Amino acid sequence: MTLRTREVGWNRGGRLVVDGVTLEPRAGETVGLLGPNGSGKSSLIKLLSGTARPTSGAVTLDDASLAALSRKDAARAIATVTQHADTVVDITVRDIVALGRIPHRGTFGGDRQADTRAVSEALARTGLSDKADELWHRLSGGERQRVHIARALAQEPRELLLDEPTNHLDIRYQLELLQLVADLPLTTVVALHDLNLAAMFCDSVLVLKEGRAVAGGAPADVLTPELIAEVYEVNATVRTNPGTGRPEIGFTPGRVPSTAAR
Ligand SMILES: Nc1ncnc2c1ncn2[C@@H]1O[C@H](COP(=O)(O)OP(=O)(O)OP(=O)(O)O)[C@@H](O)[C@H]1O
Repeated sequence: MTLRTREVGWNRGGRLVVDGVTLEPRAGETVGLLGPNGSGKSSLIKLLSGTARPTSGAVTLDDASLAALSRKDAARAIATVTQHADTVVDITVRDIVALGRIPHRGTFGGDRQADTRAVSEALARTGLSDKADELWHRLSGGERQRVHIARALAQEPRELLLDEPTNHLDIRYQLELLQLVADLPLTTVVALHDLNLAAMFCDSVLVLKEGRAVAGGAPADVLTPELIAEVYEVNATVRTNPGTGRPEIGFTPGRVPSTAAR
């Protein structure tokens, strides 16, 4: 059992930006959320994280409505890294990562040793142990992105929601970060623009178009040239990468109108 949506919809500013989406990840799997700009990926992540309430359908955690959980209980189970996460200046990396421990604090503080251990582990997993005492505003964009991931890991959640976590990362860190995410024993939903990264690291993908789920399943089954043409209106070729056994997508210039527009 895990975090799920059933026929979930969100009317945002008078428009249905998420329209009847069902997402049922298996425990521990990494699900890629794909789709063009404005297709509803971030909106669906907001619904899954509980920061927004659906106007129809349900978001559930272990079959109970997410809306019925306290903020603290939800925060113990679900960690989110959003696209525009930013933080005040003059604070160290370690202090930011320690913010992930807040949901674990009780009225009389919490387990200090567990906090220290969780923060150290999160820093090590994201390759930031050497940067722990540096100031946030001195970090590069990519390092900041990793600090946000470390904060989410320090939270020790069961469910991890990531909105474009590879933004600002160079190719080495893109690969390392998604490998790290794929190896975590957490159920992860990750919004991605890069179809090759999704194909390489996700157990399954859900493709959104105009708020609706148009395809879902294993990357090799879903990421076909036809689907990519239909959803992104581009020419793609797909082959199997001999090294990974995963689909590898190439593109040729020129736009393909979707069948809906033809
Ligand atoms: N604050 C808002 N109020 C009303 N509508 C919004 C708001 N933010 C986004 N939208 C609309 O919701 C729709 C879905 O946006 P969303 O950000 O979820 O898509 P996305 O797939 O994450 O896009 P991108 O890939 O560009 O990040 C878009 O049409 C967008 O214009």
